[in-house]
Amino acid sequence: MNLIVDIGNTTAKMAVFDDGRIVEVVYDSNRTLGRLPEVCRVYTIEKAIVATVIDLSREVLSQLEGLAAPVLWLNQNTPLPVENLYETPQTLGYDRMAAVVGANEQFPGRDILVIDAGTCITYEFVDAAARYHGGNISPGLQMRFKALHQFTGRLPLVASEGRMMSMGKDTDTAIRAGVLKGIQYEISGYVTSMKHKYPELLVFLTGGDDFSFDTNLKSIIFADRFLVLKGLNRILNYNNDRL
Ligand SMILES: Nc1ncnc2c1ncn2[C@@H]1O[C@H](COP(=O)(O)OP(=O)(O)O)[C@@H](O)[C@H]1O
Ligand SMILES: CC(C)(COP(=O)(O)O)[C@@H](O)C(=O)NCCC(=O)O
Ligand SMILES: [K+]
Repeated sequence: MNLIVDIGNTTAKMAVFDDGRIVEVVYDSNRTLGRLPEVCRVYTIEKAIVATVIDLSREVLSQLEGLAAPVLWLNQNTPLPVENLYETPQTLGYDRMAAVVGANEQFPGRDILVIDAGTCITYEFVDAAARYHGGNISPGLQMRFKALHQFTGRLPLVASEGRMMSMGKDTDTAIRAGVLKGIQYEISGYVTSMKHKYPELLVFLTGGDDFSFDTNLKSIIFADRFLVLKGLNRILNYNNDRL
């Protein structure tokens, strides 16, 4: 079985794949990866891939170095099944590339916009010839609530759950609507403008935060919470003979 480790700015995700099929997904702290030994006890891990967008703590490093199976550390030198046209591969967050690789695997030969709503919201474009052109980085849901609180004198830290309306009627609903509608309009804007340019465009939405969309958008958006994990599994298998 394959062990996939995706370490983001908010959470770490671990997945066990058996021949392309997800057997289990575990959410863990990106500072300790404390559940890794339990995963390795339950499953026979033959090889692993690690993708991280943060500098790993000593604890996480020792957890990963303790793995008995060979580990592929995803970086700018790792061969990929998608052409990388990003001009700074050395600074690219490889969670972004993994999401693209996952989307391209499911829909090869298609132009795809991949949206990953996590700590940040990232927008990636991969074309029908499996070329990753790059994309944009935008503040994520919690980051927007925290920023409004942290960089103003009086705004409270508002939770995403709670009374919601399209135009706020009090401070809480004003902030909640500003953040949630802002993200919804941002995503709709990207989809509409990209669809105009690429009429056959497909859209994937992944990441820990999910949003509701109006119906016509919903019909062209594929939601796949495990897109990055699937992409990392594909990259691991793609590099099988290099391990
Ligand atoms: N168990 C969880 N712990 C932390 N955040 C969570 C959890 N479940 C959902 N979320 C939401 O998802 C976001 C983290 O999503 P994720 O895509 O895992 O982030 P990243 O990959 O940036 O670490 C957080 O901003 C939070 O709103
Ligand atoms: C943009 C990101 C912070 C997203 O990470 P996440 O929200 O998944 O924690 C990450 O992909 C990253 O650190 N990128 C480096 C800069 C770049 O991709 O150009
Ligand atoms: K992510």
